[in-house]
Amino acid sequence: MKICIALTKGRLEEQFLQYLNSLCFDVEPLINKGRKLWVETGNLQFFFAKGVDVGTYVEHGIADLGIIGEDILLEYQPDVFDLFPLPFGKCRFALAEVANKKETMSKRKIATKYPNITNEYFRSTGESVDIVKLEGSVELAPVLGLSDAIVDIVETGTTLAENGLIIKEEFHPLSARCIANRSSLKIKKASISPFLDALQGQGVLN
Ligand SMILES: Nc1ncnc2c1ncn2[C@@H]1O[C@H](COP(=O)(O)OP(=O)(O)OP(=O)(O)O)[C@@H](O)[C@H]1O
Ligand SMILES: O=P(O)(O)OC[C@H]1O[C@H](OP(=O)(O)OP(=O)(O)O)[C@H](O)[C@@H]1O
Repeated sequence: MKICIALTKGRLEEQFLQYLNSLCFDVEPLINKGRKLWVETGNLQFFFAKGVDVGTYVEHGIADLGIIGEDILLEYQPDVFDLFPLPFGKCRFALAEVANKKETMSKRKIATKYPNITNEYFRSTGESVDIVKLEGSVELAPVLGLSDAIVDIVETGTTLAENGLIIKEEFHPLSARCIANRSSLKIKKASISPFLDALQGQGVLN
């Protein structure tokens, strides 16, 4: 039986292919796909989508499995099985602001791509804030005066440092995750299990 796997395009796609390669899986057809968004190799069908859409495709059963950032899972909470972490895409959430920022008594504005996570974080601290949703380059917001601080993912800290921002708080370590459609896991168990075992380093791919 064929297995359909949704991959997050971009950074996670590269890291996932490196990981598959390290498991001796032939990644050539995936690397040489050109602009194609869909590749079939053996009994595996892969397609490439934005992270949030990977969750949607897996939830709706179009893909049996998905490779997705934990940040996206936490923010959008698709109705899928969250199976296990993968050893890449490692980062964490951070609250950051401009270095030497003066304390203010007024309600802070926080810019982020992750309004739900930010909301939850500030609910836990008890501080009431206004959240400004951005789609990327979030580090610009406090520098340009759109917000007082940001909540974003941080890996090396280079982007923050090079834009004059400092970390005030770090929370929730993150990595890429393997997710599955709830019914695929039951109906296609025999086909899916060897692939999942291999991804966890407990078997051989192909
Ligand atoms: N600096 C980083 N270090 C580690 N993992 C990261 C980093 N940035 C992003 N990620 C992970 O990779 C996933 C995809 O990020 P990527 O930057 O490729 O796409 P994106 O943020 O959706 O941007 P785009 O709009 O360009 O597709 C994120 O959801 C996150 O899980
Ligand atoms: O700590 P670092 O190693 O510098 O990595 C963190 C940066 O990586 C991500 O950005 P991305 O490249 O995905 O661009 P984006 O801001 O458009 O999401 C994230 O949003 C940070 O900006």
